[in-house]
Amino acid sequence: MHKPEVRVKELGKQIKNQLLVDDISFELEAGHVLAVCGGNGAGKSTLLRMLAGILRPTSGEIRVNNLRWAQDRKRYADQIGYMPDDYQFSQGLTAEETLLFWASLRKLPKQRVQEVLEMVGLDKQKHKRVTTFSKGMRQRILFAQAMLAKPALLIMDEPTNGLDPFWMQEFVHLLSEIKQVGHMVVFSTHQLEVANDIADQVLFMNQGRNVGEGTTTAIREQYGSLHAAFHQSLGLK
Ligand SMILES: Nc1ncnc2c1ncn2[C@@H]1O[C@H](COP(=O)(O)OP(=O)(O)OP(=O)(O)O)[C@@H](O)[C@H]1O
Repeated sequence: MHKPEVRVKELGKQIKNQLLVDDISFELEAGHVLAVCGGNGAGKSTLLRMLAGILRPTSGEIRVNNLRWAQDRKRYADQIGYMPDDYQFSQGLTAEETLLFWASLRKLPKQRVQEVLEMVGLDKQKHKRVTTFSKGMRQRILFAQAMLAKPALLIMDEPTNGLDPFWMQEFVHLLSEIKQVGHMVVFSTHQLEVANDIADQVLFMNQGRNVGEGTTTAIREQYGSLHAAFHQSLGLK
């Protein structure tokens, strides 16, 4: 058993008197993928934004490779790649210019932009404006952006929204390569089949809480499928 590199303990986020995330704990080892599954408003994005260090928890603790955001923001942030569920791209910038801008913020070499453009299959469209891109192409740019710095922990909010079947397959393939070199991944999804294809572990959320968790292998053995387990966790037949 490897040592867990991500440790989330009793994490909570309260805004006014609403608990958006309530007492979430999990651990993740190097090279493992966690899918956070749940319906609309379950608290998935809030959890992911806290992991990414862009939203401050009101309780609990997050450690990534033993670094805590509150203690060492710069080193914590250097380990994270974050793909938001939506993004307002700058008008007028091409795909390449957009990625060059993000790379410059992290002081990364230009060559890395070319590598990630090829990784997401947008090399030929790199001179097109991102605002003219389809939803799936914008998702691929956001994925490329998150991978720019080869982060120890890749956090993705609904990464497969808008991907066509070909890119869905490619995405599964890319994530398996990312895993093999020891990166960790936490992603949210409504689509349990995506979790089934990619994840080693799942966390089911409802109303901010953990309503079920485990390795995908153990869940499939116990319930037959992730769908059956998820329905049961919500108290549905
Ligand atoms: N800044 C905020 N202030 C108050 N309530 C918020 C805020 N952000 C989110 N919420 C509420 O917190 C709950 C969880 O939202 P969140 O976006 O984390 O859910 P989600 O699981 O990602 O949903 P979806 O799948 O629809 O994106 C929702 O009820 C939402 O309305």
